[in-house]
Amino acid sequence: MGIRGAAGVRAARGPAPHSWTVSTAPGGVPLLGHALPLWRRPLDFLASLPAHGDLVAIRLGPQRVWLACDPALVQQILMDPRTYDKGGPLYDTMRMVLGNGLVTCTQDVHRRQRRLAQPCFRPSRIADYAQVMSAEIDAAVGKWRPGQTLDVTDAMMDLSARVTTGVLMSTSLDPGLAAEVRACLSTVMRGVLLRAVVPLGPLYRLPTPGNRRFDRALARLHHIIDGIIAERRGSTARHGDLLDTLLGATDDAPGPDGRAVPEGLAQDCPHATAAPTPQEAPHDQEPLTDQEAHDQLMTFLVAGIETTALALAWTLHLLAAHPEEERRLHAEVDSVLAGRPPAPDDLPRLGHARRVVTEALRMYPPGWALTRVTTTETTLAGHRLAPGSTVLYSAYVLHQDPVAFPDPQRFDPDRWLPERAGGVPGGAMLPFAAGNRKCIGDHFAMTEAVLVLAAIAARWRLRPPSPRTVRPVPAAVLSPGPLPMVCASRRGPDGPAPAVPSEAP
Ligand code: HEM
Repeated sequence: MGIRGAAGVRAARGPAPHSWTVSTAPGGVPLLGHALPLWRRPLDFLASLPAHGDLVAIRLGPQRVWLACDPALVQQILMDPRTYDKGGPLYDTMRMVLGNGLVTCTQDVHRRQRRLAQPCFRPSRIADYAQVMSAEIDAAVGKWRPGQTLDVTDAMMDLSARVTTGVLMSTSLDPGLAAEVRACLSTVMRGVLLRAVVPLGPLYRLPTPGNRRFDRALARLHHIIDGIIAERRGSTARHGDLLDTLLGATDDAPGPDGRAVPEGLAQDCPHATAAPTPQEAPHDQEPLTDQEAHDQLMTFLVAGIETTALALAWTLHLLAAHPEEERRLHAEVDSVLAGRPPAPDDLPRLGHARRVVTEALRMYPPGWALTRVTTTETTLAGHRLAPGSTVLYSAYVLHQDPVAFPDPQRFDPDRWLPERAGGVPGGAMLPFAAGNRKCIGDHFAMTEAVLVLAAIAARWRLRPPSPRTVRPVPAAVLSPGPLPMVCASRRGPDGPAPAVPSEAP
């Protein structure tokens, strides 16, 4: 049974906590358990599981991983980060390779890290970054030529890398160094995934060409970041970028307990104002060390570039497949921009563009499956979990629930019109997660994505050269794989001129 059936099962059971069902996924085989379907077709396999219960055990060899299928259980996990902490092979590998930054750190040091990083993501700072974003986007999209075939996935990776490095480190990266950072990051990100999925331990220390390439790229990245931090520490010049804010981060917004409450935490998470643990308290007023700044910068590069790029690649794929939605986007963009590149001030009037990106994030959330590990004995869906149990949730699976999202396979940006979005149950839409580990870069990402989409829509119509089926490739992030598309200009002879400027809706 597919997801459609799953919702039927859930609706029939009703929401009362005593009616939770806990089961084991069907089809396991001796020794391997469910490893084969999970490896070969993870999305279909996970999407089939809500039909079997609210909490479903998946066997991977001798181990069990628990998939939380019901949004209320996922909320319980995300809102209790002390019981359900970061852990498991992906986080452990990332921590080993990239350092102990915000994405990978465990709960004992998270609060301090988040407090120190949060000023970098204040709305006022994002508004400043949007200026840098607009300039980078205009330069990149302006270089495309009519008739040119682009791999849209690659083009979005390149653009997102330019925007993110520009906002993070501005003038410290000349174009050559920025290109080197992008190339190193791509090698490192592929290597991290390989090491998490195929944990061969010491074999990764052998001097094979692949291992040497990975080691060189990682060492170079660390060296470049160290150099930039050292240069900033030794200078009094201000660049107005994220690194300036990070190095000068201070706690200046006291919360109800007299301690600063990071933006985005208080509304989401009951633990946001919890008393500090003894490990957290003594360090709270100290600024970031160079090592911490280094780890944070690496984290923002790794967490920010690929996720936003793939969200945009999916958006462009969906628009090419839905010309009516594309026409509506063009109408909005022509009306708001009248042929000029988008600027940060245009954002409030690009509501449809934002809904298009949001709907792409629903259908293809880059962070499609995330894990937590229990730190203590606990109960989930009435089932006892021992300390060290791995729980998994999939935004991809949640976002396909037909109860929360009628006709879930349909690309329907109007779901996010205010009058309809209010009907989406809490916890059903989680592209940026929730609770105190919610994405710190959500506004950053949405600002970037809407500016990129508007800049492209103002000038270009993108179409695949021939019809083909695009299937999601579930790696660390959910990718459409290569997306060749031909650029047709919307200005000049092969496309309509922008509409006469009019009042935006
Ligand atoms: C569309 C783009 C993005 C998506 C879909 C996305 C998604 C997510 C998700 C699902 C998480 C939770 C991860 C977990 O629980 O392990 C997360 C965390 C995080 N993201 Fe993003 N992200 C995006 C863009 C960005 C950007 C642009 C940045 C920074 C420049 C960023 C920085 C982070 C950081 C630092 C965390 C860890 C937060 C914490 O634990 O306190 N993300 N993101």
